[in-house]
Amino acid sequence: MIHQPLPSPPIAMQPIGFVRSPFQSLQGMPIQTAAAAHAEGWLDVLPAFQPGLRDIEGFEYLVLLTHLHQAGEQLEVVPFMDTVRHGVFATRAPARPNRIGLSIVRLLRVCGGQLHFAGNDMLDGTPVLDIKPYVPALDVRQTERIGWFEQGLERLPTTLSDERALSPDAVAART
Ligand SMILES: C[S@@+](CC[C@H](N)C(=O)[O-])C[C@H]1O[C@@H](n2cnc3c(N)ncnc32)[C@H](O)[C@@H]1O
Repeated sequence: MIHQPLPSPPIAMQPIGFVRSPFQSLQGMPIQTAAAAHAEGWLDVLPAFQPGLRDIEGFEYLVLLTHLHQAGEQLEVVPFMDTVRHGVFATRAPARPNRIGLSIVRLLRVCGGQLHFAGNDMLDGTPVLDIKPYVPALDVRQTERIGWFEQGLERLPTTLSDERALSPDAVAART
């Protein structure tokens, strides 16, 4: 939990929809969509936002910006793919200020307001804040430095989630 005073007023956001997923618990679920091509799910887009889906079926991959609603908020974390502590902004850890997640998913089909996808690292019920089309020409960079992921990525294919990111509220709610 972060207890310092906020430097600016909160920003209110509204989910545009919710993820439906086979994952009901953080324990044992995938940690990144890149390592979970087999895991499917769908996004139920709320009726008020469905006009925004026009032409979305033309894209193979989508970027989902999510609110990782059961995560805590931390500034230093030991990420799933390492055993040492890093500043949260040098990681993709779920417990972070604002709890924003970024999941790139492969769009399988569009059924009305449902977007079915493969590549799933989200809990059932995860609120989605925005959807953007993934466009390699805009989103892919050639890189020479990936920080501690240089070693950490070796763990990606074999690492599953545990409950280290669960917020105290989420722990209390299930007991
Ligand atoms: C490491 S994060 C990565 C998420 C996203 N791909 C990213 O890079 O921002 C994925 C993990 O977040 C956790 N998680 C997924 N959905 C969550 C939710 N709704 N609330 C809290 N934690 C969640 C699970 O532990 C899952 O393995």
